[in-house]
Amino acid sequence: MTSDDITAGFRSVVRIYQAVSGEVHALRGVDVDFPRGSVTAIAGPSGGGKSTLLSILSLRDRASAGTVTMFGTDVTRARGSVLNGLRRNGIAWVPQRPAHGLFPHLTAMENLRQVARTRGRTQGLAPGAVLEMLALSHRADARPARLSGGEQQRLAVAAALTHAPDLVVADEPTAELDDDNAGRVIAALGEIAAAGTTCVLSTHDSRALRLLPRVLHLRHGVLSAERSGPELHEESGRSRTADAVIDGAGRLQLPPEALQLFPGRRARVRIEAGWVILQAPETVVPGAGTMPGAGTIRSDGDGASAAPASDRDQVRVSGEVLHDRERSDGWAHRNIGPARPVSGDGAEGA
Ligand SMILES: Nc1ncnc2c1ncn2[C@@H]1O[C@H](COP(=O)(O)OP(=O)(O)OP(=O)(O)O)[C@@H](O)[C@H]1O
Repeated sequence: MTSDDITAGFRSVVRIYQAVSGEVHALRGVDVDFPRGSVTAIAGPSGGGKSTLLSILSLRDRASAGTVTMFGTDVTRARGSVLNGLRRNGIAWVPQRPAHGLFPHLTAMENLRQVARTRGRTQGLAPGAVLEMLALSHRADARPARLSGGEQQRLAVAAALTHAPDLVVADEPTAELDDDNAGRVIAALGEIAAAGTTCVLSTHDSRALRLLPRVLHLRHGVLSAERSGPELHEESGRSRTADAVIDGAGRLQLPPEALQLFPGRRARVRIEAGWVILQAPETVVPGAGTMPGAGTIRSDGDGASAAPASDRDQVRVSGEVLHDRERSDGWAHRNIGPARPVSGDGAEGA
């Protein structure tokens, strides 16, 4: 992938706020690329740093340290006038409270025309087409105050999509919407992304998370996991794949469901045949012999659980059998990682 293919890149990005109570480290070394024409959701708990990341990405805020590259140019210390120019022409921002991004004295259609004039572009979707796509044509002549909360939110998204900006950054754009309209917004983002616009949104919305192709999890200011494509749909099945993000310093933050397997917050790291295997240290339980420490999971082809396994433990990783062994104590260990269990007879588990 060349730098032309990357709309925005973060390298070791840190954001520290100075609060009355002291420093708040909202981003603690984020490394991420947003490829041109991709749609990315930023998920994670409240306070994890999503809005902070979006603010820096939309050039409304600056990193305290690290490097931000936008359209192939390092903008980390660029002058305000340069950032304003990039924002005005190429970056569309959808705020969490949609009314903040709309002109209250203009109708819905006039709002979009005003955005189109400011953006100075003619390619991509014209105002009428965007209103239709978001089921707002019948409200074209209404001012924002006359629109419902959901209509205002769709109008804010419509403004962002008008005439193909290079980058759309949206804070919770489906929060106020019913299922049909949330689906319309997601579909519209997909459509402009297919035409080359890069879209990044923060969301807690499970509907959006299910539908979007790439999801990054941000927790305590650190990107903890990344999921993409069909892996999203494995979540409801027995296995769940999460690509963890390794930051520039080599740190990896486990997704919450993996982290809970390590309550002692200690892991044994083994490197074997090109794979990194994490196990919690074994603990001795009186009367029960050796038991897996937290974080070791049995594999019996029937999903993962911390229960005794009677037969052999066989784990296939990307088509390779990594372990195939029996344990005399009836406990089997499975690697935490991108592993898929196979059943005892070697048939792959679903
Ligand atoms: N202007 C600020 N001054 C001081 N601290 C701030 C400021 N803005 C955000 N923070 C703190 O930075 C951390 C990250 O906040 P941020 O708003 O980015 O999280 P978030 O994931 O978007 O949360 P939410 O989902 O609730 O919107 C939080 O601890 C927050 O309290």
